[in-house]
Amino acid sequence: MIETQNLTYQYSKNDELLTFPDITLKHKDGLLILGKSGIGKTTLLHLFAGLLTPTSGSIKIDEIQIETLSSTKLDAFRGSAIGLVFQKNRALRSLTVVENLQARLFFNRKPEDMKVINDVLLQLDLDNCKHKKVNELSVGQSQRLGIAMAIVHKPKLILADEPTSSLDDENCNRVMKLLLDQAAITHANLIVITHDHRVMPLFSNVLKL
Ligand SMILES: Nc1ncnc2c1ncn2[C@@H]1O[C@H](COP(=O)(O)OP(=O)(O)OP(=O)(O)O)[C@@H](O)[C@H]1O
Repeated sequence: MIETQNLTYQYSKNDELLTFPDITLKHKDGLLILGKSGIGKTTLLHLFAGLLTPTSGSIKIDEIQIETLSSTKLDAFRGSAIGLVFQKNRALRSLTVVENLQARLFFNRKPEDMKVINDVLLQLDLDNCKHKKVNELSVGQSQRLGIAMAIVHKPKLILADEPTSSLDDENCNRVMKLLLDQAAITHANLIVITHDHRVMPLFSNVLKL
């Protein structure tokens, strides 16, 4: 269960106060957040991820008020409960695909279980390139690695920031299907922010900021 109340954020005193509507998501619910450029979509995603602390208001994820956690506890919570998908993956270029997934589990303080890693590689069609370095991957493989890195530790909440905006229709559908499938497999909530209207029909729950 995810719940926000009276959430606001201000980058600094002279900046506009960004205000967000209250959001409630039940277990496994998905949410698509749309809105024009500059309205605060990425800010909201970063608040959910605990990368920013609200100026006021609260965010509850599975009964934990994340804005009350110390930075050490917040790091641990983020490492275990949150998966972030960016437009471009944040993989370490000097490592292979499989080494990146091992590193992700290590940094998220999860056991480096090769069965878990191999299952994710198979689900995302990356098993045939698992020993390739990141800079040897195709664009599609690289995108799938970004998703693999976000879900390998089985987070309760997957957050995706503009995962499709630079993709053609075929790859847009493919990436969204992978995200929705992975959320279903791991029983996670999936929150996608975008200004890509092609994604709208895939979500029953749409919030326009
Ligand atoms: N680090 C920052 N310091 C100050 N202001 C910021 C910072 N990051 C974003 N902002 C401002 O906060 C507002 C919301 O930005 P945000 O990136 O959340 O919007 P967005 O809806 O994701 O936009 P886009 O669709 O263009 O990515 C904008 O006015 C932006 O200029």
